[in-house]
Amino acid sequence: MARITLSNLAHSYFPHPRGEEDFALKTMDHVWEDGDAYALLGSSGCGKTTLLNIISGLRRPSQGRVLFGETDVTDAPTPARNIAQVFQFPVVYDTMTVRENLAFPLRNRGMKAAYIRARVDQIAAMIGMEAMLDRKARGLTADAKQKISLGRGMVREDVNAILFDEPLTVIDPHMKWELRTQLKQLHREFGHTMIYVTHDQTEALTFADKVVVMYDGRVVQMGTPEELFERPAHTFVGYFIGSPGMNLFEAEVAGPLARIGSHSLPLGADYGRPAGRVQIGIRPEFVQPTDGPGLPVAVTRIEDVGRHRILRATLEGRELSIVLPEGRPLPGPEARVTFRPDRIGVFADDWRLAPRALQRIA
Ligand SMILES: Nc1ncnc2c1ncn2[C@@H]1O[C@H](COP(=O)(O)OP(=O)(O)OP(=O)(O)O)[C@@H](O)[C@H]1O
Repeated sequence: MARITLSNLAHSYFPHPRGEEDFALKTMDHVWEDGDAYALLGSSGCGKTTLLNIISGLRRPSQGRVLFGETDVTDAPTPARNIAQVFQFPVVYDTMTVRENLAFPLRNRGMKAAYIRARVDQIAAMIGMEAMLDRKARGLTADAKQKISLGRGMVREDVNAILFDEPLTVIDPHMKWELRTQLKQLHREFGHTMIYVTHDQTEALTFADKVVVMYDGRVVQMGTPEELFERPAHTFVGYFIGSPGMNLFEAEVAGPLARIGSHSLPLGADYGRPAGRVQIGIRPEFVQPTDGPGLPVAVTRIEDVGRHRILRATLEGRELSIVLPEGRPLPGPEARVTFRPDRIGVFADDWRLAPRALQRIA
């Protein structure tokens, strides 16, 4: 197992990139700690697969280095990196039985037959395929074949890291949750460094200790699910994480006050006079209807989602979501709301500002 360091790394698919916009990955420095489970999350085209392929050695970065522990592996081919990979679609040997497929990586490394048998039984139990071990892979459903791919990815105990690229895409929704739980269990047991690419926040938040959020070729935040929820470093994290995502409004900020259109509201701290495109962000959980003074909103829709209700409203013509806890009375169509001051984030050119010092938190 190994810590993975990306040093001054960037990648362009163009042979002669003319500027930043030609880079699928913008310059980055990141350390992925040994033994942690990471989810690499972001919308389509943000660079997740490019980054994963650079870590696995399928692609050479056009700039910078990749280190496994202290060893520079930038120019090492995939087989020399001692990693396991699971892709979006199954990669299995049709003419082999399920047992032979699962045993393949262990046989290749010359492990003893008794160890292989015991380890394959353990992995088969994990992916729920004990009853199928002697069947040929040919003729199995895509779902079953992908479970074999997952099992094969996890069968070796001595890998530097296990990389998953959207591995549950073809898996039945009921089984998804179970497999994710199993992966987490396996991580607890064996402590492999795992990197799991997904564009699904539920998958990312339930699987990972740390979520790495990518946007437009950059890692905009690496943090625990709680950190991403509580202190998004970038407006994309605020909007992408959470259901519904963070409410964002263009605002004028002066010291401890923000102004949205003709309305003024207190911030939890003094932000000075930030330059650039200034926005304030508040999660729907911290916007609440009030009978007292507050911001006037027009409620347009109410969605009952079980434990709470989501109110869709407009404030100064901009959309606003409100999460109304169970048991709280519904407001009328013309309501007033408050934003909890200590839960308001201030962003300049999309990056969160720290109070007073006005530093970027990256
Ligand atoms: N082989 C390639 N040649 C040229 N451009 C590429 C190549 N592969 C990816 N790109 C571009 O690089 C950018 C990042 O793509 P990448 O596949 O890494 O994103 P992603 O986040 O994994 O997206 P998805 O979730 O759709 O797979 C995109 O603009 C994409 O069009």
